[in-house]
Amino acid sequence: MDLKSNHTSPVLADPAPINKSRLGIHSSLFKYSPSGAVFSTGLRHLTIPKRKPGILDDVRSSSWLDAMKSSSPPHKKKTKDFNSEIAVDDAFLAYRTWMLKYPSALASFEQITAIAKGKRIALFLDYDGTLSQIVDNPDSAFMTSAMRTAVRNVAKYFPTAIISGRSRDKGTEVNLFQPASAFLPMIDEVFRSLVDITKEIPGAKVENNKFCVSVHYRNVDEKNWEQVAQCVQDILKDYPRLRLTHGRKVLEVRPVIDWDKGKAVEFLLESLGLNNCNDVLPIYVGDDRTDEDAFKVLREGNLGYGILVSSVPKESKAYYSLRDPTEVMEFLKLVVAWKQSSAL
Ligand SMILES: O=P(O)(O)OC[C@H]1O[C@H](O[C@H]2O[C@H](CO)[C@@H](O)[C@H](O)[C@H]2O)[C@H](O)[C@@H](O)[C@@H]1O
Repeated sequence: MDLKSNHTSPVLADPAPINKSRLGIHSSLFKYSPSGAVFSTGLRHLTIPKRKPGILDDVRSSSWLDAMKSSSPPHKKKTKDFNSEIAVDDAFLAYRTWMLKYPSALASFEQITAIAKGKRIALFLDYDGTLSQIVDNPDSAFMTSAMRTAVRNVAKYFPTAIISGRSRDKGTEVNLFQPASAFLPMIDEVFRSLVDITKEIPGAKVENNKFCVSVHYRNVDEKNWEQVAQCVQDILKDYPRLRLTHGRKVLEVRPVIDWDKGKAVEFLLESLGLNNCNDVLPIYVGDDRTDEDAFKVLREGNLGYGILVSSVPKESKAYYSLRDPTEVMEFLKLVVAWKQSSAL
């Protein structure tokens, strides 16, 4: 099912493109010759040394575990006793206080549209945790049909792109800027090695996102998180041209290249002829650490606004907040309604 849009709605990834069939997003073809992109050719032949995972000292003494523990809000628990009710009240207050710094994009909608008046909004949307709820199995992270309709509608009125770390189905006809294509064999090799060395860790799941390997520990008992981290660290030691990033209960191994979601936004704005225009207002909605690069580009370039999707207080380069994908959908609907009413 394709989204029909009057605008070009390219799907770009971070750096891997997303799974088209999962999203049902229109894929627009466009060409781009990067001038400043860092490419690497002539990869040496790399083999994974067969060795046992090392001792855990590296991981324990690093900040890996801290980052892993703070990588995603805990699941909501039903509260019954008095103490937990107090804790819930505290959490509520903390969130309300945090919202003074990151006001709700719904409550601030009039302010946003006042700024957008006379401008063209360009929408950039993250996928997991933004358009789809976070779920235990990454293969089951679908948009609801209501969200799909909301995204389709918004793409009718505004240039709209989904920027995701997910990979895209093979065989899809698409012409994308792929700054990490030289890393494909290496990533594939690392994927296979990580599958192999994590296979004994119950709940660990390794996902091949083509340009990045995601090692999920959402379903791993916390007592085994060190083991997951150690596996990833062992692999990284052998691949100096790969680096680690943290996401929501996921460790991601990706190429060391000058490419992130901020660069993706810049690239898309330029490709769509929307850069250097005073009458364009880019809005980026995302929930994860990788989205911070995009928030930063918009904030520091004074270009537009980031909206952080979070149900817990988090430091961010975004300007506004939305609590969860349901609020994201409300926001998308409001933007469409505003556009329709201003066209009357
Ligand atoms: O850039 P995104 O679209 O936000 O993709 C980032 C990663 O999202 C997926 O993992 C996250 O969502 C899963 C499904 O809800 C969840 O189980 C997992 O814990 C989250 O980290 C995806 O599976 C990864 O490959 C993406 O890199």
